[in-house]
Amino acid sequence: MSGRVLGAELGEVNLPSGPALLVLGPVLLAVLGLVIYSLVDLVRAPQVKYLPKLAWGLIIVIGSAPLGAIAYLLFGRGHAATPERPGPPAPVPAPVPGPTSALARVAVEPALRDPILIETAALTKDYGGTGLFDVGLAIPRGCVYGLVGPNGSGKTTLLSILAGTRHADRGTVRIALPRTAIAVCPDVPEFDGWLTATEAVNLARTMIGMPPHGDDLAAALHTAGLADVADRPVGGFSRGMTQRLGLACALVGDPQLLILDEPTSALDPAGRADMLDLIASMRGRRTVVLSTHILADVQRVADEVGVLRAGRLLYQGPTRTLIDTHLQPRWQIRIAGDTTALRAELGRQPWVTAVQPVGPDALRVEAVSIEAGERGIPVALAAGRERLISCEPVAADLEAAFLALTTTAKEVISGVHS
Ligand SMILES: Nc1ncnc2c1ncn2[C@@H]1O[C@H](COP(=O)(O)OP(=O)(O)OP(=O)(O)O)[C@@H](O)[C@H]1O
Repeated sequence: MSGRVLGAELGEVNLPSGPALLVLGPVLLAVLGLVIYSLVDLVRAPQVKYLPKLAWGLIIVIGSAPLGAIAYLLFGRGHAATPERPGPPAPVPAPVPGPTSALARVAVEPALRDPILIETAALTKDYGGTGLFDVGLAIPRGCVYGLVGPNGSGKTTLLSILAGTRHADRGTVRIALPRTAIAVCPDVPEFDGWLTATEAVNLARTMIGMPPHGDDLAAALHTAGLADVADRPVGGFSRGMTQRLGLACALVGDPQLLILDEPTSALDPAGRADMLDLIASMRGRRTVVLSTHILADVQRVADEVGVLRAGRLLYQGPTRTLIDTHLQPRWQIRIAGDTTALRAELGRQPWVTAVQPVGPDALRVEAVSIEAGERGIPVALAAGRERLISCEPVAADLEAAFLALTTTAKEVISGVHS
């Protein structure tokens, strides 16, 4: 068949050309698409309605396009109604890390019976060489936990991450409490000066979603030692009073976890003692995590301690264990009578590094090691036939233990919660 003849035949069936083709082209394409779509759907459908699949196929293909396809889509498509058996429950999707997955994820959850309230793993905040590095905390529920360390060791950074006010770069934080049960008090809280103390605490109360003017408002002010100045504008408060006001604000919601950054830093000695008594009284009822550089405070109130140096956790565990671990080889010996002969005897011993009187009937003896002292002292007493009244090891205080730890430790030393 020549090209001319083909052209003549096409002309005879009057196929559209020119502008008409431009209009009809998309329509033809749409019809073709509908037919193809219907056929694909028919093939993939597990079941169709009213007719067998083959019959629907013929209708789609042979039925005057696109009516066959439309008829299938309207009537044949879809499963025949068959009773369904209930399947197994849909699995609960695992939580998908959000866009901050590179950052530490702070999970605050109500696992109320978990004995460890706060747990962190590999917590890191790198400001560029300083900050916090690979910190793994384990804070038991109901304890008073003291976070200590030299200036710049990362205490505030760590507390801020626990409080949720700062993001870590890496690591995880798990707090087994609802977020609403956590209260935070910065070292120097700031208030609008025109508010009275009552108004400031009331504001804190409403900010955590509690109705204003509850009974606990006056109680919180009283507990913080501010009952007498409840109606005074806080602009005139001293730093110590402002710190107490911060505590009152933190207490209004009756939190189960109280995070306190340097809670005694602005208080005078009497105020400090009050604050420490208050913190100690919370033991068992709530968990208190406090940071401080006053080691005597920690020794006084904290059952557990975490020691930071240059962003790394050198020790965590019972305060007592830390002190006992750094027990110095030193004893105080009391005898009946004069100590001169015993002092001379001890002074001759190669294991004794120092011996000095501490009163008319007592000596303080330092040895090269605990074992050397424990073996040598009874021998020296026996040699002089002394009548022993008492012989007690002189415990290190937290300050001595802290200094020993922070100047010598290279690795993390854990107490019971490693
Ligand atoms: N926003 C910041 N940007 C850069 N470096 C910071 C930032 N915050 C803290 N640092 C640095 O990180 C280190 C830890 O600071 P952080 O305030 O956590 O320590 P700290 O133990 O609370 O100190 P201090 O006892 O003096 O309050 C310090 O070297 C500090 O300079």
